[in-house]
Amino acid sequence: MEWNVIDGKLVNNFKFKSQTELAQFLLKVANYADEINHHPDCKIHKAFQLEISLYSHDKNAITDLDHQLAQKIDTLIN
Ligand SMILES: C[C@H](O)[C@H](O)[C@H]1CNC2=NC(N)=NC(=O)C2=N1
Repeated sequence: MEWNVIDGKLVNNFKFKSQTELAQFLLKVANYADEINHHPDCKIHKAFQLEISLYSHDKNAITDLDHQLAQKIDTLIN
């Protein structure tokens, strides 16, 4: 899946085989987000799907940091 700009946020939807697998991925994302102190908005829906939205709250815009976080998240999926 690709990242898309929707309502001023970088958005991607990740699908998993179980909610446990989803949660394991989310924990990796959260660990990295805490490391860099830049955090995604996340929504678990339809049981096994994780929608991640990235934008910089302080700037109310998509910044380089959001693009970097998106790239990192893509590496964590495998
Ligand atoms: C208080 C704390 O440092 C801020 O809220 C940080 C944390 N994580 C953040 N994450 C994002 N995506 N945008 C921010 O502006 C931001 N600010």
